[in-house]
Amino acid sequence: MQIISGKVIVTCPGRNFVTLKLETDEGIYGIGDATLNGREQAVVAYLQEHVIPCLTGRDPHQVEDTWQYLYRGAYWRRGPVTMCAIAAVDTALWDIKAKAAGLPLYQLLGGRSRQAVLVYGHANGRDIDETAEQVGKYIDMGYRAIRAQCGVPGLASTYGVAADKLFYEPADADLPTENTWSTEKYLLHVPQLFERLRNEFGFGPHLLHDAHHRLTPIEAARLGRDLEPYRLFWLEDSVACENQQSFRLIRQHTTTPLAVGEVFNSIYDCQQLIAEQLIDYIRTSVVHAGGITQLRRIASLAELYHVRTGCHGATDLSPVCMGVALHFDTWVPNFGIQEYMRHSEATDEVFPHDYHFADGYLHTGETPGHGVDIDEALAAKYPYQRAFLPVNRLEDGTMFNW
Ligand SMILES: O=C(O)C(=O)C[C@H](O)[C@H](O)CO
Ligand SMILES: [Mg+2]
Repeated sequence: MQIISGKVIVTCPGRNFVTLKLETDEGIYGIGDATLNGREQAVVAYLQEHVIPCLTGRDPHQVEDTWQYLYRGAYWRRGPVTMCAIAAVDTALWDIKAKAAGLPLYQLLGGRSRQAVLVYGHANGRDIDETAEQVGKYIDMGYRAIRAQCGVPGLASTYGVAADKLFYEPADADLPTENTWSTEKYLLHVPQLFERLRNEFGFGPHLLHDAHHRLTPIEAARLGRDLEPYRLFWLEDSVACENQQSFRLIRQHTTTPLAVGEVFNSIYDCQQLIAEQLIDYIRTSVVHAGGITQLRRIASLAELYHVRTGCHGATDLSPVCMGVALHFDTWVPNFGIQEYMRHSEATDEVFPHDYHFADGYLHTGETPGHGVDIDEALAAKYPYQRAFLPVNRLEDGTMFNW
């Protein structure tokens, strides 16, 4: 079998998605997600100019060799743009291989390790009352694990609090929206939210929280400690982790489980955190971390150190990425949880898929390949619209992390 063509499809059914489609001389095709939120066109150019021309004539079954060819062959290794492009190729090749074998992808990875994939949904509200109401709705929908984010008194807006409760979409403007942030106000408020949630809903549902890279190590340590009575499933991205030694300090002070990794794109970003057992969950995703080929290496490294997976699954990761993640989750021995932010109806129509939600779990389909397709005619009806993630400033105007 040979790859005969590759095309990049950009579509915006409410938000932008970049999809790679690779076709073979035997009529089988594979698709992969290449969406990098707010920087989509950089990956499009990388694929069109620097990747697709090298793929024509290659054997699609040589997934590992192609991964190494693109990773080592660029000379300039790693980085989100490169690794999203490699991920898209890798995903499309795994799709082709599984379709050619007539098997759902998880069978090629090693087969089923569990019946279904535990997921967490996103409850949020402008204040504690509204957030508690939303958590109740998620419990009613069958969720067993819920991330709770809440507006902070004195701040006009904050990460994770949406106008539309079910479909949160932060990349919302033609130029970056500016938000204002105060760590002091946030740190006082969050423990009150989780006290209320535990009082109202007990300790049955798993509760999670995302600090979205905004704390210093000692602030993160304090928050972790303040949240200990409420037994969180995890505290995510407490610090921006370019300096991974930060996690040593947090770890010394709290037993709240720590999750990190949605912005990582290489196994080397994870290495120290895993090998020093500084985290409990690794959140690298198929699309941002170089595809299944690298993600499973990360998971295998993590397994040695009792670190479990918790793949990123926000709406900017397309249904293609979600479908592949579910095959990975169905197989991976050290599975923890999968993030599941619902895509809009329009997005689900552009990307027909065979996974479904029931009783707090996502269920992987049995279609050969990864089970997600793209309706190109429908995709063409939604042209690209530039959209940026917000930026954040402190109350005195200092530029900060969003
Ligand atoms: O889903 C999460 O945990 C996020 O932090 C979502 C990110 O803000 C989003 O994917 C950025 O594009
Ligand atoms: Mg996050």
